[in-house]
Amino acid sequence: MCEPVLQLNDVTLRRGSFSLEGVNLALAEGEILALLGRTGAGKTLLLETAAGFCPPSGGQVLLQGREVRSIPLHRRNIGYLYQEYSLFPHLTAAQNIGYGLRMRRMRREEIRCQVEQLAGRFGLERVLNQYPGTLSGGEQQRVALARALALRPALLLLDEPFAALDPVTKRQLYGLLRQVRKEFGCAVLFVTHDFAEAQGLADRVGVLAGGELCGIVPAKELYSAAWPAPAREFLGLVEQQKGETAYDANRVI
Ligand SMILES: Nc1ncnc2c1ncn2[C@@H]1O[C@H](COP(=O)(O)OP(=O)(O)OP(=O)(O)O)[C@@H](O)[C@H]1O
Repeated sequence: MCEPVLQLNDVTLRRGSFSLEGVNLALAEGEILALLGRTGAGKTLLLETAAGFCPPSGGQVLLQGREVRSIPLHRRNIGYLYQEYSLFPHLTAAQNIGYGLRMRRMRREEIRCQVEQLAGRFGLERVLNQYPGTLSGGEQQRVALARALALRPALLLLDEPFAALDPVTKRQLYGLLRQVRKEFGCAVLFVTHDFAEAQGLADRVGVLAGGELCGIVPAKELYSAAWPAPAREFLGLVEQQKGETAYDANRVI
């Protein structure tokens, strides 16, 4: 079996009074894993730990078999996407997409060629000379994705990346992301509190609740898996009769 792109072994995160204990997961090349959790469940902390931005309080984070924090930042080969896209406002869409390539001192002609290729893949040809402030939310997010993928990362980390988009644009981006992760051969870990997004985009889904990762299941089993109580509560799965559960769509969580 291939080595996982990302592996978390018994990772513990403690910050102030917050703690997330014993997180174990392995992410294979080309796989999309969603982690669901309510606000404050530790989703962003976990992503930042996976990226090696902050040290875990315990356990091990391995990127392609190596302790992530032992790899210099510019060699980590990770794309990180924030909820607010975080494009450089003073650079055009083309310059944003090519930013990492310029940092790698790639030749200007080669950068132009790669940016055009990516723009074609993400349907951005028309807006390449526009600045982020003039782009729609969906366009900004596609530019951010193209920029993150330009360096051909082994791992893409997404922090609630589609939260601000309308449902149609979201579905288009799910499809696009599912296609490109195979083409680019990268693994994707994303966090969200949107159940539909987790099911619409991911191959597998995990739930962070009660200070732990309650399990990881195939996305289609999100509502049928045998979750422990904190995950059932978060998912709005209410007990009907012994051994039987139902999804309560009206429940406020
Ligand atoms: N440096 C820190 N010091 C103390 N507490 C922290 C620190 N960083 C994060 N926390 C706490 O850790 C908890 C988890 O934060 P995190 O940002 O990971 O949540 P989240 O699941 O991403 O939430 P949201 O969905 O609202 O973005 C929060 O209660 C937060 O206040």
